[in-house]
Amino acid sequence: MPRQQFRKQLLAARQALSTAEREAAAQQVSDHLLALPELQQSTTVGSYYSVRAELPTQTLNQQLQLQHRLALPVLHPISLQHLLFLKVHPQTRWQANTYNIPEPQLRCPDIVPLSALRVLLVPLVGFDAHGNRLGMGGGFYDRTLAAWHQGLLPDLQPIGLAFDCQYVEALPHAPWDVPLPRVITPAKVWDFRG
Ligand SMILES: Nc1nc2c(c(=O)[nH]1)N(C=O)[C@@H](CNc1ccc(C(=O)N[C@@H](CCC(=O)O)C(=O)O)cc1)CN2
Ligand SMILES: Nc1ncnc2c1ncn2[C@@H]1O[C@H](COP(=O)(O)OP(=O)(O)OP(=O)(O)O)[C@@H](O)[C@H]1O
Repeated sequence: MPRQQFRKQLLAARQALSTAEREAAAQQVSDHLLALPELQQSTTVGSYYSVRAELPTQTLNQQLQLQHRLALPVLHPISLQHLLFLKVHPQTRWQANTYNIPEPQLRCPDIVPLSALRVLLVPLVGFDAHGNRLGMGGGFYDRTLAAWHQGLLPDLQPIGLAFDCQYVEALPHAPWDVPLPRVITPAKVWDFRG
């Protein structure tokens, strides 16, 4: 089955969840995440601002902002299809990007380099038994994770967040796809590291 077909099917699966199911899933995923050793001391976490039928991150992000340091993605204004991560603080001003996703207003002092992030929470549409990831199709996270994949960001821990219905046994993958080392769903913490 081609990527686009998987994307359509997996997007439909999560859209079929009720608000209550979504909220319960978010709570379970958040509990798994906050119990990881990486989160036991104050650290810098890159997350995403959930929209539409994505695994909700609002409550989790509030907690991360209070107990850790929270950074969220901003579409790079010059380097197309790349992301910047910006620190979120009480004075953060918000604006909607071209996909209608809220993002912190771009202020240079708020930029957090990827090398300063310990954990990066990655949104996804689907994942498979090898950690292969299907996203929204912009290639944003493949580009973001390329340097990590090459071993240039040894301190960064990417972690996908998903509903259980986003799992499929095998996804088609392209040369630029960066498989995730871990994915957290309500049912379990998937660890794909050898
Ligand atoms: N919450 C969240 N933030 C994120 C992502 C994400 O998946 N979720 N991204 C992950 O990469 C980046 C944004 N990438 C995105 C790429 C496509 C679409 C999207 O809705 N595409 C529509 C077509 C829109 C259009 O082309 O104008 C679609 O596929 O139907 C959304 C976000 C950065 N921020
Ligand atoms: N590291 C890269 N270098 C160059 N091009 C890339 C890279 N990663 C992805 N691309 C391009 O981005 C496009 C979208 O990739 P893909 O369909 O894998 O996105 P995705 O992982 O589903 O989306 P996202 O990461 O934004 O959630 C591809 O057509 C590919 O050409």
